[in-house]
Amino acid sequence: MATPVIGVLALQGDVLEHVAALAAAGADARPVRRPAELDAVDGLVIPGGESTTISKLVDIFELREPIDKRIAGGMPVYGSCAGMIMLAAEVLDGRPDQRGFQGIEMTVRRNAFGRQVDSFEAPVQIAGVDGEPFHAVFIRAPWVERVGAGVEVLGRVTGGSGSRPGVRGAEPASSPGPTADRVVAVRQGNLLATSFHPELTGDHRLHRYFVELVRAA
Ligand SMILES: NC(=O)CC[C@H](N)C(=O)O
Repeated sequence: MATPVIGVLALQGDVLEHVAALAAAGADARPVRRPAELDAVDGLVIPGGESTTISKLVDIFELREPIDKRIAGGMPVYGSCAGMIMLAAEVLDGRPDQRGFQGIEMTVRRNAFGRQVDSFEAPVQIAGVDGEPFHAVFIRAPWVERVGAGVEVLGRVTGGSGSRPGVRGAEPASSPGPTADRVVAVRQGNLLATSFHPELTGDHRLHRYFVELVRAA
């Protein structure tokens, strides 16, 4: 495959930022909103935004079955933030009617780090990506509370006294506490997900990682 064609699910959220980052990372990048457009791509990015809204629009735009099928067929997908939620097998603190593609055997907690005002930035080292840690931006981000056997943890954000990951007021009883490390990047086969938004910082290493994943698939 010379230049992989990668779509960005263009229903809501940070669509154009991902298109630009994918183009900078060497892909033929384009928004995808119709089933026929999905047929033409080798890989898909599900952007950050609002997973409950994306879930509704996926049905309105008749993309649920086509995306489920492509995922079952091995199409690489990268989900960022709301996109991570859309890829999770199980969602805690979601809306009862929200439904994702359930491709990654993991449980994510929606809005786990707190509200919009609790947004924060922190360094995150990603396994398989060389160089310095990412300057990771978290906006009403989920974290990963459980991963299945087939899931590779690629990155964690470290809490610690005084750092933003510890600001959450109400820790879930099941979680290890406010200063624990949180899983924020995972991969299962051709599915990749991060709690943070690499498309916002001009660091294209994660998009390059995904472009290579699509090339290899
Ligand atoms: N920046 C984001 O993508 C936030 C995700 C949002 N909290 C959701 O539930 O989908």
